[in-house]
Amino acid sequence: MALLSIRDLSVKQGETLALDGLNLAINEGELVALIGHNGAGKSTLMKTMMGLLDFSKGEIVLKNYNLSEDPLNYKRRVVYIPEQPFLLTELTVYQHFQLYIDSYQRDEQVLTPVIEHYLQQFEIQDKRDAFPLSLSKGMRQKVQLICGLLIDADLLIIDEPFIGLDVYAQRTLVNVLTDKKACGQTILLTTHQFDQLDTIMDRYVMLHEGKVIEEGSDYQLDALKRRFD
Ligand SMILES: Nc1ncnc2c1ncn2[C@@H]1O[C@H](COP(=O)(O)OP(=O)(O)OP(=O)(O)O)[C@@H](O)[C@H]1O
Repeated sequence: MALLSIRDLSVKQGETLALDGLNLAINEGELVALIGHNGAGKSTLMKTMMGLLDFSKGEIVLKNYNLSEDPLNYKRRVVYIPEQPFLLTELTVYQHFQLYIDSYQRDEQVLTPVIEHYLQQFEIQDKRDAFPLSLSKGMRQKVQLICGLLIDADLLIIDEPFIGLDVYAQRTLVNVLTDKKACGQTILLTTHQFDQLDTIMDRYVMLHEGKVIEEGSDYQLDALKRRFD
């Protein structure tokens, strides 16, 4: 049985039918890249999976938890890292980590060394007491990433993880995702940067006008890259 099943999902964004009867299944431990041209429906799908957008038709089920029927149990098993960092001006970097840990009911003591590890890895160890307004765009992106990476949820969803990161941070993130995958983490991400995915992706799913139009393995990635060039 798939870890996540999405069946016949339709979502409107304003007057646009952004998702149109979409079906998708993701197995435990898979890293799936959601791809497609601008406006294909990738972000809409991710936001809907997090319960941030209503859907008019279909269902989303993670394990046995149906998003519509049991949103609390569903949502505490999913972590979403948005493309645009969403940080609170009144909280320091470290307080964001504490807020995340608290909201997912994890143990801060257990995660303290993990926070330190990520602060070092992403080279923002001197920013722990800084407020978001004093951070660069890339630094804010790193803070948002660390918040999500701290939580070992059943499903990690990342919207455009590489945008805004320098090459070192991009490489660090690929290493972190590789480690997480080796530990059995299931990951769904969107990207336009296929080169980053060569070593970590199991499968791509291509959206077009709110539908899945193609799926393939990492072996087919080269042909795909040529089509997108
Ligand atoms: N807030 C909104 N109001 C109205 N229409 C929207 C809104 N957000 C998205 N849409 C429309 O929904 C469709 C899907 O957009 P979505 O942002 O999901 O695409 P995407 O695949 O994530 O694109 P990109 O690669 O540019 O991020 C598009 O036709 C878009 O114009």
